[in-house]
Amino acid sequence: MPHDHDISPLTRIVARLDRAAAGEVDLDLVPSNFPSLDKALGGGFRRGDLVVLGGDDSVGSSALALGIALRGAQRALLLTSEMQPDRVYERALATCAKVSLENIRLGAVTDEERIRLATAAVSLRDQVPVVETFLQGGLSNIERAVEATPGAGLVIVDTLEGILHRDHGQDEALSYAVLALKRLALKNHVVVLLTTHLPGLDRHRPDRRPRLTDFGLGGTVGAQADLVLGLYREEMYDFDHGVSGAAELLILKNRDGAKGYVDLYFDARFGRFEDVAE
Ligand SMILES: Nc1ncnc2c1ncn2[C@@H]1O[C@H](COP(=O)(O)OP(=O)(O)OP(=O)(O)O)[C@@H](O)[C@H]1O
Repeated sequence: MPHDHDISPLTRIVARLDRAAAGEVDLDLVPSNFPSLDKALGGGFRRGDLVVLGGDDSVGSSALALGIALRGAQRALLLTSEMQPDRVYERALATCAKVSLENIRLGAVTDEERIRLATAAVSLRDQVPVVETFLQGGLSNIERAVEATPGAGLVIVDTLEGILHRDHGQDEALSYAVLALKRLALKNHVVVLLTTHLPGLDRHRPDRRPRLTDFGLGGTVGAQADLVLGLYREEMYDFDHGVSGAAELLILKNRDGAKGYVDLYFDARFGRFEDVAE
């Protein structure tokens, strides 16, 4: 049987289909392991893709990105401008053990919670992402960190605004950062999941679900990203009618497939997203 590098690119695609039919893992895919999302994406994210995840402030973009990293079969690299690594690890434990972050910080956990935390710490040992903090202007830090972590299939960059503020007149530099991250995904054959705020979101419009135009930057995100996801939680705006915990992940752009949405549930006590279909 010939090795993949001995055959033409077209034959390689057919061979990949044969392997998928035989139940083998597709190494080009990086599943989110949120079943509804993976189903909508034809199996998961694809290596070489830039995925942009945006939502209103505090909607839970960082929490969802962390949730994807923690569910993943392979170790992820999480680059954050917002927190020290230990804060991310605390969140990871809170999310997985279903223990309140506040209680962990206060050291006020019950014996039962202590056991759950210890169990989560062991079960996450091989899954917890490599976490590094990057500073403003840190595009080169990001590139270095990715090159220094060759095993990571998923690289989370949290947030775009951590690379550069969205100050007036910065659009060109921010657009360049988005383009550079797309190149990074291609060059290193990884998925880059970039979180961002939505400068164009009008909180007074009747439907605050994110739209592609809310990402700003003159359409750069829509043009460069392979997949654009918008996170929406109605309860943030409509306390009386918003169903508690209900979250929608909108597929606003999908280079390889259909647009649509998946239903998620957000448990704010633990910063934990669940797939409603599970
Ligand atoms: N492990 C956790 N336990 C409790 N609350 C959490 C946890 N993780 C996140 N949260 C809370 O969930 C909300 C969403 O947090 P997250 O950091 O994901 O927001 P975000 O969308 O990335 O927003 P921003 O970038 O504006 O901070 C916040 O109110 C945060 O305090």
